[in-house]
Amino acid sequence: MHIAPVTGGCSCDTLSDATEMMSLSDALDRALAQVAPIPDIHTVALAQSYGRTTAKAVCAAEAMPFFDNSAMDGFALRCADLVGVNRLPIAGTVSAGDSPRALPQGTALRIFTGALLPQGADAVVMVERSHEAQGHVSFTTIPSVGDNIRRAGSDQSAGQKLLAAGTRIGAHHIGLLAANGIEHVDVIRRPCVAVFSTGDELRSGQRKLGQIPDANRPMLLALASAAGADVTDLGILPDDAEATARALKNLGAHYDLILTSGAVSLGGKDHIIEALVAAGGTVQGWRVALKPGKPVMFGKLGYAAFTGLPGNPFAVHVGFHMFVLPQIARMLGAKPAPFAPVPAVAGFDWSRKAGRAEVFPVRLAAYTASGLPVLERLGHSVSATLLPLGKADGLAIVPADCREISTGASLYWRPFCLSGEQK
Ligand SMILES: Nc1nc2c(c(=O)[nH]1)N[C@H]1C(S)=C(S)[C@@H](COP(=O)(O)OP(=O)(O)OC[C@H]3O[C@@H](n4cnc5c(N)ncnc54)[C@H](O)[C@@H]3O)O[C@H]1N2
Ligand code: MOO
Repeated sequence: MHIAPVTGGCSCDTLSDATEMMSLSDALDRALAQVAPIPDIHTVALAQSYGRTTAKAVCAAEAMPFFDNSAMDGFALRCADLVGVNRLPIAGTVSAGDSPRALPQGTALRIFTGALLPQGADAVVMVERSHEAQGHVSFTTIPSVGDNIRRAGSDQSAGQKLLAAGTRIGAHHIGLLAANGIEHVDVIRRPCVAVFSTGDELRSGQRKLGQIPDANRPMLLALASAAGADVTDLGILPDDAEATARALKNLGAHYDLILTSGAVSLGGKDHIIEALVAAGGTVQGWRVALKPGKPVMFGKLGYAAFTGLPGNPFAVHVGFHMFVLPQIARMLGAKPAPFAPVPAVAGFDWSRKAGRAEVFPVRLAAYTASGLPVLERLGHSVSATLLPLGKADGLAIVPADCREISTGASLYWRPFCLSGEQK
């Protein structure tokens, strides 16, 4: 097998210590080098655009508001008609959606919020500042020209950029485009992501002692789908290099990214690299100074990027957030967001072995007086269990050289709310 040399490392023949592992930033560069922005653009109905990514900037066709309208329920009038009087006859009512006649000289029109301002009116007095009796309205305020009027074009002009290219469309974006009368959006084709698990021990239904359910595949399918990918479940492959190579053979032409978990470490049955190479693929990087997730591998299979995540479920979860989320973002034309961008402080004491950066589940326990999140560390650095994640609000990270964390130390984390909807 051929493995491309890794920055700051050596070949795969001697693998025993941290000097053979990629740094986190090298690993991210390797991961991103395997993918490219997808050039295909689809036009979708706005209602179907949630979670898609804009292919181009979306601009407003018209200025907004579309027309002068009332910001309040009240009375539309001409200020000049109130000189020396504070009472006007009511000439009618204008509701939202009406096309009103012009305001007759020396009168007021009852008007509701959002209604088109009648021609000739130059102010609206709120109903709370008025008194209505016998077909007339008197006012407890002296209005000025422009009061309670939302002028045409005061929110935005025609041509205003509403969304930048590369925006992941959220519910608020859909509302903004709908308000502008936009019914279709050009979006990037979803990256086609295939997911399979490896391992003879993985069984659904009845299990013998020694066998376990497949946790990684459902988790990866959900993570990739939430990240905006079109996912395909390729099932479980056996711990057999030839069978795996046969299964991989033509996959590269059908997917943008292939994700696997397991069989990427050093055990006798860890055959993913061998199978990938036998299927015509290449390995572009292997092993990163990260805990958990050390044996992660980045490669290519035909057109597709191939990311081999380790088997331990928490390592899969971390590897996805560290490397796969940025890969998917890049394919969608978005700038990959930093892994842990939010400052926080530790609400715990912890001594650890230096050498690998470490990611761990955290719970938001409190806030400091200055408003920083105080994080509680969950679990005991065991990558085989997802249990601590069940209570977690996000993932925190410490650098490779960190040996000691004391309560109050500064920390960076990624709340889970950042993972699904990205800007
Ligand atoms: N001698 C060494 N042994 C190991 C090393 C090492 O550097 N030297 N690294 C350890 C680390 S770190 C990890 S992580 C694991 C990763 O190994 P693999 O990627 O080869 O994964 P497997 O051996 O196939 O599985 C590991 C573990 O995870 C369970 N698993 C696998 N797939 C699933 C799944 N879909 N759902 C649930 N659980 C799964 C599997 O049963 C194993 O228990 O290697 C260490 N060993
Ligand atoms: O680092 Mo391994 O990836 O779980 O412990």
